[in-house]
Amino acid sequence: MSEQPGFLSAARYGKDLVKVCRVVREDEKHHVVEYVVKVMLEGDIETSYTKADNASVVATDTMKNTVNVFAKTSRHVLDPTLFALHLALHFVTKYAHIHKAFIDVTSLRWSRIEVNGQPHKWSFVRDGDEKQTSEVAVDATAGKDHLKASVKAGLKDLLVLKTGGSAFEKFHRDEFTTLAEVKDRLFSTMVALSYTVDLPPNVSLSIDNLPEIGKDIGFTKIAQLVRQNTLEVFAEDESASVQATMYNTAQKVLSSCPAISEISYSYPNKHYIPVNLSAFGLENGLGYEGGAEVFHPTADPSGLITATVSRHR
Ligand SMILES: O=c1[nH]c(=O)c2[nH]c(=O)[nH]c2[nH]1
Repeated sequence: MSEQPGFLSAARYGKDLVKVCRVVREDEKHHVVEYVVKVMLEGDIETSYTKADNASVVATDTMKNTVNVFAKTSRHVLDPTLFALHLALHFVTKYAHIHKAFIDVTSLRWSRIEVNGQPHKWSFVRDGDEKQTSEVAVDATAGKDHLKASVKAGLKDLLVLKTGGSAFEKFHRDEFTTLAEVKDRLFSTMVALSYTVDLPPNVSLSIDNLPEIGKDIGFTKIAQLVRQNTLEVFAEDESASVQATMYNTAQKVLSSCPAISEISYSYPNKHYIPVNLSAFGLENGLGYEGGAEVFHPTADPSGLITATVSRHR
């Protein structure tokens, strides 16, 4: 064969969009999770690309089956981050030639329906598009006894709006600027955030130690706290800009969650434009003071503000 012009410089493969729902029945009280799982593997798999040799290929169908089997057998199935960690540890320990596993779990929202003020034992409602996200990477390149993991959790598609406590003033102006300063505007965004969780340094990473790791970290508790902090700062902050509110939010999370070493936010600025009603003799707060009551919600373009805030070492 003639010399090829290129070489394989990266290779990773897996199964995406593995959808699975698990019910755990605790007598009459049921728990349910619905996940969308992505499995990606790296390792000694070059020849499957370069020599058409499938011997090293753990079929993506096998990965899908593994997710389903683990949904049944894993004691961590109700915690999406621990479940992801369990799967990642499985793939790198089960297969000698697989050195890295990347598991993403997106968790769909099923909240208990309240009946007479009480959460129902087995009935749930999809109360919003919000999803929890977990992204776990396990690296076994230093050996199967020296596993390293990176664990990120977060949420996305959480839609929020505030109708007071948001200004945007004193921004840079030049010949391209038309935007007026405003003391009072609507602020709406679709929250996406992702934070890095430091695993306990004194517990070695293994499937057997997952219960201890889970107990030590409390992923569910952290997820609730991050969500609550994010909503509270959004509500309470006297916002000078999306940027400033985002930064304040991240600082609040870092101070309330010691296990988080870094947090990233993405806030699209979903603009609501005050409608000019002057043709109808109606005033609608178009000036600096704001106070508009009728807005046009614009789909596009939207601002997009992102930031990562990392804990001082
Ligand atoms: O909070 C904001 N940040 C910006 O960077 C920006 N740019 C803009 O046009 N409006 C806003 N609002």
